[in-house]
Amino acid sequence: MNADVEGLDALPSTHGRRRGTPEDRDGTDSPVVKGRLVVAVALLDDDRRVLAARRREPHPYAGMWEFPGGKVEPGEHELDALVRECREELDVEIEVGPPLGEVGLSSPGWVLRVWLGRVTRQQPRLVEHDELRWLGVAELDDVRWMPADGPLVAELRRVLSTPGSLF
Ligand SMILES: Nc1nc2c([nH]c(=O)n2[C@H]2C[C@H](O)[C@@H](COP(=O)(O)OP(=O)(O)OP(=O)(O)O)O2)c(=O)[nH]1
Repeated sequence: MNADVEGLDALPSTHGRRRGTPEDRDGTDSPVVKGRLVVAVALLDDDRRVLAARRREPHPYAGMWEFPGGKVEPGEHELDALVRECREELDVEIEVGPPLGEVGLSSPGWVLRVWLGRVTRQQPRLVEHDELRWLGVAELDDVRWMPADGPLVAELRRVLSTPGSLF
């Protein structure tokens, strides 16, 4: 994790119907050429709680909470990057569900794209973060999210508050 992308300047969230499972990719999952995409996942458990992870670095972000994820590498598919980041950061395997939305980051051209997902193997463990919490919908405001994440958390609140299946 490093500081060369800053959160802020949120764009409207875009919760949609596209499924992000590797078996169900569409044309938007193209390899990233310029490496300006950050992907992350709102991992949900069976009690409709979401996994929040507290950053331990770098200084401006240390102590803030985020959705697990990271930068897509040049030439890498975004969902491959998401799976890779979850392995690296949490030591878990995940299933990716529908998109939650995306926001612009303050570094020009950088975008943070977030999906719903769930853990399919292992319990998340601390590797790169210093704390993990499963938050229910009533607890979403209990942590200090990264500044850019506001619209994504708001959309997540809406999604979790709407009865019915999330995937
Ligand atoms: N994963 C994640 N990143 C976020 C969120 N909100 C937000 O502003 N960001 C920003 C912070 C960073 O500028 C950027 C992610 O970069 P990072 O440094 O964590 O990426 P990385 O894991 O690939 O780290 P590195 O290999 O570059 O060291 O996106 C979020 O909810 N999750």
